[in-house]
Amino acid sequence: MQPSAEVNQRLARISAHLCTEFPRVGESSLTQSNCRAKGGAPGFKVAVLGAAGGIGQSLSLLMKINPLVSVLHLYDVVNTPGVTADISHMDTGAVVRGFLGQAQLEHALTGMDLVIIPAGVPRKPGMTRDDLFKINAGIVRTLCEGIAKCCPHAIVNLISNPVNSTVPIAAEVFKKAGVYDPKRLLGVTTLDVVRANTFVAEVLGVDPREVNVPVVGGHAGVTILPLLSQVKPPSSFTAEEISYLTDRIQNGGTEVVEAKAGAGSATLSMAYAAAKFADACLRGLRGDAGIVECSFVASQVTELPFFATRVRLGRGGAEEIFPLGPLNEYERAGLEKAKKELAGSIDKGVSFIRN
Ligand SMILES: NC(=O)c1ccc[n+]([C@@H]2O[C@H](COP(=O)([O-])OP(=O)(O)OC[C@H]3O[C@@H](n4cnc5c(N)ncnc54)[C@H](O)[C@@H]3O)[C@@H](O)[C@H]2O)c1
Ligand SMILES: O=C(O)C[C@H](O)C(=O)O
Repeated sequence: MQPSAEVNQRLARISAHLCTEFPRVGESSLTQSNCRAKGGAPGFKVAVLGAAGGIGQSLSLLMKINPLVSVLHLYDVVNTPGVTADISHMDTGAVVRGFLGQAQLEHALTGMDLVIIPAGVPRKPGMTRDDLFKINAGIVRTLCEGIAKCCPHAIVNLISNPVNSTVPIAAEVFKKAGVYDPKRLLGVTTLDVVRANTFVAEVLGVDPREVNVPVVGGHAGVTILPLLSQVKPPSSFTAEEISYLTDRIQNGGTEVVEAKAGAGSATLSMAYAAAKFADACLRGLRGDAGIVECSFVASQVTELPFFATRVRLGRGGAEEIFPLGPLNEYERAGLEKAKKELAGSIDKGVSFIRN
């Protein structure tokens, strides 16, 4: 039975109120609402791709309360109507719009300043992040093709694992489309820093907010390289503490995967970390000075084409990439191991698009 014109009008009014872009009853094709960013403070337009997932929902909530965000687009292949309706009731400045399914990807991306990607499958116990490559590589490719077409100048924060391969995949997609700007593609490794700060603070018996640990390399196992010799404030550790901390930081993700026992990987701490990193990117876009975070980016710090180090975020993205600084013997050995594994993961990502 076809719905009455009255029913469709009512749904259109609700849809405009929620600023969502879902099909009306009886409509097979999807229409774009012309909803205005009413009352929204001036700010940046941010899209979350994978917004209905474990990370996506909490991250969307955190972006909704970020005063730098004026428009928030929530995209997923499932469940965005509910998540969007829910988040849109929060009385903060950002106007929220939802987008459901591949047919609405382009609407979700058009005009965005920052695109955050937590789309893809998470690990279960016994899996490595590389085991996710088969599924997540294709998801990241499709989403990045959309970005290349609809918002080629956006800053991209890539969370989907394996980050050591998905960032090279994204770079190749953007190169193929002729829109690659290495400064604008950032792999999110903030959770490694967040964990390192927490675990180091526990050992030192201080507030984690006072600690800053640079974590370089990549985002998987031995490629996660905490530089404990460069902790701020300057601190010294015993050999046992260094070994314990390095192991715990490198295996923090697995610790959560095992504790969740099949129900996924880190979502809440990751949403916090992603929101922290996104906020830093937005402050950089605004032109704030001295915004420095670790990120997995195109880099000449080592012989590898991508590497995570401290970067300075500015209007153009990762505007300056800082060198590793002085490493001790333990860290130099860790760096060699990290580079060996990283090289294979980067090649795998590049070959996925080139071959
Ligand atoms: N970089 C990091 O530090 C870090 C930390 C934690 C998790 N992760 C990774 O983030 C990813 C997501 O984790 P999660 O726990 O949120 O998983 P999840 O399964 O809870 O959510 C993933 C979401 O992605 C959506 N999705 C799947 N295919 C999509 C597509 N083609 N387009 C848009 N959305 C799509 C799903 O519908 C789902 O809602 C995983 O790959 C995980 O390994 C990375
Ligand atoms: O460990 C995982 O699979 C998810 C994420 O990369 C993490 O570090 O928590």
